[in-house]
Order: sequence, then C-alpha cells, then structure tokens
Amino acid sequence: MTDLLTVEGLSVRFAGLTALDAVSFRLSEGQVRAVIGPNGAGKTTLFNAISGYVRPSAGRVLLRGQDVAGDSPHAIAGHGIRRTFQNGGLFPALTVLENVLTGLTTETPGSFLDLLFGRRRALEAERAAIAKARALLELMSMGHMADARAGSLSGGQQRIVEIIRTVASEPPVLLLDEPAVGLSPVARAQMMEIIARLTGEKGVAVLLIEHAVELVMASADRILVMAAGKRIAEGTPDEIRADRAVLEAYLGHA
Ligand SMILES: Nc1ncnc2c1ncn2[C@@H]1O[C@H](COP(=O)(O)OP(=O)(O)OP(=O)(O)O)[C@@H](O)[C@H]1O
Repeated sequence: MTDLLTVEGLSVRFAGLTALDAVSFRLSEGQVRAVIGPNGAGKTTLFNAISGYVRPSAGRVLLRGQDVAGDSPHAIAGHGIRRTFQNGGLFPALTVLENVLTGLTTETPGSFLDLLFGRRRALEAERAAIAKARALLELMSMGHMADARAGSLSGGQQRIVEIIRTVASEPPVLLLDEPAVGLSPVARAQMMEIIARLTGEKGVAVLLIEHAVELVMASADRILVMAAGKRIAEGTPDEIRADRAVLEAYLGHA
C-alpha cells in the first residue's frame, strides 16, 4: 500500500509547553488510523498541526512526498487533507443538499473557449455537482433528508452531513475529530458504516480522534496512542489492547 500521509517528528510548542513532541506515523490509502489518549494528550494539537491551524515548531507533514507543514489551512485543504471539527459549522438555514454543495468546488474556466462557453459550462458543472451531492447523500443513507434544513436535524445527523460535505470534494486524506461524540448507538453504527465505505469503496485514508473505544477497536486498522504530547504506543487494535504502557496511561499508575 502506498503511504499517502507521512508525519515525521512533528512538534508544537506553546509558550514553554510542548503540546506535541516529535510524533511520527504513516497513513496509507484506504487505511483508518485512530489517535487515542487521555485529555491533554495532544490529539487536537496533532490535527491542528497537520491541517495548518497551528504552526509546527519542528517536523514534516508529507502528502504523497510533498511537505505541507506550515502551509495555511486553505492551502492544506487544497492539497487534499480535509478535516471536520468537533462542533463543525453547517449552515443551519440551508438545506442538507445545499450544505453538501458548499463542499464541492467548481473549477474556474481557463481557456478562450471556456470563456465563450463559460455560462453553459457553469450550468453543467452545477448540475453535475447537484447529482454528485445527491449520490453521496444516498450512499450514506441520507438521501431522504436532502431537502430538510440542516438546522432541523439531530446532532448526529448534522455530524454525518458535515462528513459528507467534507468528503464531497474527494480528499485523499480525511481527519475526523470525534465523529461519534454524542451519537446514539444506532447513529454510531451508521457512522462506522460510513467510515468503512469511505475507506473501502473510495480509498480515503482516515485519521480519527475518538473516545468511543468500541468504535476505535472496530474501525481502526492501526492505533496511535498519545500521552503528554508523546507517542507512547502504536499498533493494531489487538496489540494496543495488550499494551502495558497504554493501560498505565489510562489508569494513571506505573
Ligand atoms: N492554543 C494553545 N495555547 C496553549 N496551550 C495549548 C493550546 N492548545 C492546546 N494547548 C495545550 O496543549 C496540550 C494538548 O492539548 P490538546 O487539546 O491537543 O489535547 P487533546 O489530546 O486533544 O485533549 P482532549 O482529549 O481534552 O481534547 C494541553 O496541555 C493544552 O492545554
């Protein structure tokens, strides 16, 4: 499998505090890697450093070999690393379909012919975007909600729509920040199904921060365990379950 994302020695310092301390890992196509660890472990800081929301003090973030560390969030999203937030902002007054459409970027016409036929092309592009957005909603079992206002959905449904919006642009790498928080068991199962489809059918590489242990164990191929900014363990769910350092980090005794 090809490595899509390689994180090497990534560090973030905030005024004397090392929130992220030389963390390294790899993520390949179609793989789910969970990042777990107690509060303050540095999980969010890791996401922020990868996606450009905080500037790393050291290290590299390679997307298909190209270092994007230190680029702006907009540039990094443009390179193909997209993320969701814990309280991701959908537009509540827009419909579900319209929200998903905001995640689809239309290409700007470039050539002379494009300028001549720009309007027709723009209409075609819009039609294609709507068809794609509807297909994605169907794929994720949300087709029946397409015309509902986003603000009228439950929290769990809104999170699913946010993920659909984020994946609409077909990013190779998706960073999901606690996608299951506050979800009912049924919605959690649906979320796991969605993650499995994205990786299995679309080859998306997923980095997942998640506290719900059963979701992590069932959906992750590999797990990175952090504590106090450092990587303390790395392995498959079975290896992590049996790891002493992990138990100690969680139970708080040596
Ligand atoms: N902008 C900031 N300025 C100063 N310190 C920060 C900043 N952001 C995070 N920190 C600190 O960095 C450390 C790691 O925080 P981070 O939010 O990454 O942990 P986390 O693993 O995501 O925790 P949680 O599970 O509670 O979300 C904490 O000690 C936190 O207080």
